Order: sequence, then C-alpha cells, then structure tokens
Amino acid sequence: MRYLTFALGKGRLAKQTLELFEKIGITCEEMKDKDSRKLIFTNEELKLKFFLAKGPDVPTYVEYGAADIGVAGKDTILEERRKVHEVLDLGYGRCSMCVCGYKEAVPLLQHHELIRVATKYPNIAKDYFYNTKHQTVEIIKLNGSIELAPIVGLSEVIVDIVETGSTLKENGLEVLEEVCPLSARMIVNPVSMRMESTRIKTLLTKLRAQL
Ligand SMILES: Nc1ncnc2c1ncn2[C@@H]1O[C@H](COP(=O)(O)OP(=O)(O)OP(=O)(O)O)[C@@H](O)[C@H]1O
Ligand SMILES: O=P(O)(O)OC[C@H]1O[C@H](OP(=O)(O)OP(=O)(O)O)[C@H](O)[C@@H]1O
Repeated sequence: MRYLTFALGKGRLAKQTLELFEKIGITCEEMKDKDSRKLIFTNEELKLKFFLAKGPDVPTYVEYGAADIGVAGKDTILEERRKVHEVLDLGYGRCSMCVCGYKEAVPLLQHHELIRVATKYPNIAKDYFYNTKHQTVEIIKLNGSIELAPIVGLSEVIVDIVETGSTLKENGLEVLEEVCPLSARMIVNPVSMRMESTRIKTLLTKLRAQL
C-alpha cells in the first residue's frame, strides 16, 4: 500500500488539526514535539505521511499531487486559487475576512470612490471590490501588520482577517464590511480523489462523525 500524504500548515491550525486526527485514531507522536525542526513525519502502521508546510503553500502541494490531502484556511484556498477539491469544513480556525478602517471611510465605500486597499490577500480583495461590489480600487499588497496601513495613510481601508477584533480595537479601527466567513477546510488532489477514493472516503466519514 502506498503512503497517503497530508500537507499541514505549521501555523495556527496545526494544533487543532493534530487534535482532530488524534480523535479518529491518526496519531503521530513525533509531530507533537514543539521544538522539533523536522518537516516530514511518518506513521508506518497506517501508511501515512505528514508534511509541515507554510500555510499558504498547502494548496500548492495538493494541486501538484506532492500531497494527496491538505488542511488550509478558506482564506488561503480563495487566495491561492489552486485546482483542488474542497471536501470538508473542519469547523475550527473560525474568523472573518473583512474590510476594515476608520469609520470616516464608510462614505468612500458607499459612494464607490477610487480608494486604496491594503491587504495580504490581493485576489480576495480584487474579487470582492470588482466582482461583488463593482467598485474600482487600487490594491496594495502587504505581508503583515496590515492594520498599520490606514493609520499611517498608506490606504483608506484594509482587507484582512478579523478573529477576536482585538488588533483592530487596539489600533482604533473598525470592521466596515464583512467579505466572507472563514474556517479550516480539508482539500484533496483531484487525481488522488479517484485513485485513493476508498481511503479518502473512510477518512471523511470518520472526520464527519467527529465534527
Ligand atoms: N487571527 C487570525 N489571524 C490569521 N489567521 C487566522 C486567525 N484565526 C484563524 N486563522 C486561520 O488560520 C489560518 C492559518 O494561520 P497561520 O498562522 O498559518 O497563517 P498566517 O499567520 O497568515 O501565515 P504566515 O505564516 O504567513 O504569517 C489562516 O489561513 C486563517 O484561516
Ligand atoms: O482579530 P484578532 O484576533 O486580533 O486577529 C486578527 C489579526 O491576526 C492576524 O494577524 P497575524 O497575527 O497573523 O499577524 P500579521 O500581522 O503578521 O499578519 C490578522 O492579520 C489580524 O491582524
């Protein structure tokens, strides 16, 4: 039997993903070592392999078939636009993609002004403003600390993840519009879906029973 391979993000979703897998009998003791720098783990008994990738790269490994299955945030899946099947909402990692800024920006959004939008998610922001709202905007790609942009005058608004809202609050910003709700999703390579359908279906049935 060949190994069934999983690409998992190293970030926020890792702990809950391992906890969920553990509940359905998929364990990998080695992966729990927080100080380990190892990237690949094997469960010989179940013929499973796990890769620890950077979150946004998970759909890439799955599209190319380097991993059969992946766990990624819905934000990453929407932004990366990879050819993968999204098969299950895992229910954790819940947060929202939002347009945020000072409330003074509300009229600029209402009147469809040509505003600057700073974001780590240019595809999601473009899709929202151009296709959903039909508003022409200038997208400015940033890599983190997105909340800085409206404060220092780089942009009028941001498109970013809001979870507890504390980053916005501590920086005097507000949610102005919600783009979409987000959570962790399981994705599968389209060829693996056919070639390994029995093992993948069994896995999905066990996971669904836990959620
Ligand atoms: N407060 C939050 N901020 C960011 N992502 C969150 C938050 N809460 C839940 N998530 C979810 O967790 C996923 C993975 O988070 P992770 O820490 O790996 O990403 P990241 O911090 O955006 O990546 P990077 O390593 O590029 O900083 C996100 O894609 C998102 O779906
Ligand atoms: O609503 P909250 O609970 O405050 O969470 C939202 C914040 O968390 C994320 O940033 P992250 O910690 O990934 O840092 P970053 O600035 O490097 O993207 C996100 O980009 C927001 O800034």
